[in-house]
Amino acid sequence: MASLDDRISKPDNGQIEGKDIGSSTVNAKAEKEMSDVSKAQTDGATGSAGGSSGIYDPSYEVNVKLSDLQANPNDPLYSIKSFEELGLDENILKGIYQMRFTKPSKIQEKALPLLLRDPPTNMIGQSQSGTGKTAAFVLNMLSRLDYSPTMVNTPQALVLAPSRELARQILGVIQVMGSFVEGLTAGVAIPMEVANRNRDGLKVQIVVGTPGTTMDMIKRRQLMADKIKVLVLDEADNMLDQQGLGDQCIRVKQLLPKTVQVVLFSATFPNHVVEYASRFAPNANQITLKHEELTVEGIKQLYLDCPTELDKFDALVRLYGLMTIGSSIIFVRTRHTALEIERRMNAENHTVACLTGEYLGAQRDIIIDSFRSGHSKVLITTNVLSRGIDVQTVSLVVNYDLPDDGHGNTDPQTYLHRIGRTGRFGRVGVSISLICGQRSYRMLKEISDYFGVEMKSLPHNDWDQVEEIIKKVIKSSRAGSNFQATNAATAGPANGTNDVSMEPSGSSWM
Ligand SMILES: Nc1ncnc2c1ncn2[C@@H]1O[C@H](COP(=O)(O)OP(=O)(O)OP(=O)(O)O)[C@@H](O)[C@H]1O
Repeated sequence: MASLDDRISKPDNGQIEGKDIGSSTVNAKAEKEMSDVSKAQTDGATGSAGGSSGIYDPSYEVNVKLSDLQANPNDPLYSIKSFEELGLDENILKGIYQMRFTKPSKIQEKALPLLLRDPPTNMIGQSQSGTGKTAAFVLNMLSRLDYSPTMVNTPQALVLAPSRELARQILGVIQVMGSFVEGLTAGVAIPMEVANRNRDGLKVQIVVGTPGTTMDMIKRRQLMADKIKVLVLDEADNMLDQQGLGDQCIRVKQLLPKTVQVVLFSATFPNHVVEYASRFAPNANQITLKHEELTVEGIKQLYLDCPTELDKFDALVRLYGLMTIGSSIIFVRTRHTALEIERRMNAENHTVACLTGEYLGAQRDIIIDSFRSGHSKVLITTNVLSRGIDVQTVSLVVNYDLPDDGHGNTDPQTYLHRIGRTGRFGRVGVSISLICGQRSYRMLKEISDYFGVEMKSLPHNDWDQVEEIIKKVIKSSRAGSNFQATNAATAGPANGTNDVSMEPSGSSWM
């Protein structure tokens, strides 16, 4: 059988936007999304079992209480203040309670007072994956809008995100957090959104969009930008770094009032983007982290050394049972590999879903919604979903291919975002990178060195042990010591390549 890499086609950077432009206000579909997000948020917020989808298996309950994590000064979820002390409006606080947030995370506690201060100041904010950056920028927007009746149809805040899935997710958070704010309107500017085709345009107070569609809508005057006072770039390093998206973000910003408050958030701001970000958001307050501080402690990073490419696929087949205990995401480099794995997993009678940039809007929505609801539990995807997607039941992330930057260089940032789809807000999760040959081994070592993180090797020839190790990790508490994976420093790779440095990670923050 030919290896999957023989079939590699065009890399999928996930930023493909359809040509189809439209506009909408909050519609029935968005309202459904809102209730889905609300449910997902509230079901998961306490790490408790429950929910109608059946995926909230009690055995996956978070063993360490969120309150314990939030009381630990070294944890990114730690805060001294309460939400009530952050000066938020009463109706906004009700939205926070609805989401069952009890205490802010560190980024929320630090960023919000700076964001809310008048006159508005720009912000560049960095915090580990899954630590609540969305709420930080959403609460700022909700606090800054003019809700007077004459402004109900006037766009006043704009969020740009790199994928339609993330834009829809952010809209859901806005709708839940703002559900007690009278007169709030919000909508999405994403490709192929049927309701976006209204002649009237998008007449809502908060718009969440992908950069290309948003830019086109502003230019066509389907989206009036003259009263926008807050611009947020979520996953800002990715948005500003990529040639296409970067240009589009700059052009959108040029179409907004000069006084707009620019807010940039991401878990990663690699050096080469920092200066650019500072120009995009001049004189910004900055909350930044060192790259050694970026990994999330609750995510156990494992790797499996596969002697051949074929063994990588066999590993997936063997991991399938573990993947379906919670839900899982398999990341691959190209669309073609994604489709090929889907075909071969189906041939093995394994149910998997596949989402890549080649699918059109409505199809993509169905696939991600099915994954969110727990209807499908294993999702094969490309970097299109590497960032921002928050599905709290994801307990396992598989890097079928390690991420590169498209020019053959290792891409540690994308690795971090990918594994960050698990271990959200204090939960535990496992990432498994499948490596094969010197090159992928070198890539893994670069990633390990970059983050100063411990990665542990799984035995490639004893699947019972692999299963035991992964189950233990998923079920263990973060503070627990029952993590038994073989340390690669002693095990070594199956194909005789050099070992990966396995220094334990530091957990200091800010
Ligand atoms: N203060 C809080 N208390 C409890 N849960 C929270 C709190 N803030 C956020 N959350 C939850 O934490 C999860 C992760 O939040 P969010 O998606 O905003 O993370 P993020 O920092 O943007 O991550 P990423 O870098 O991956 O985009 C969400 O499910 C959110 O509902």
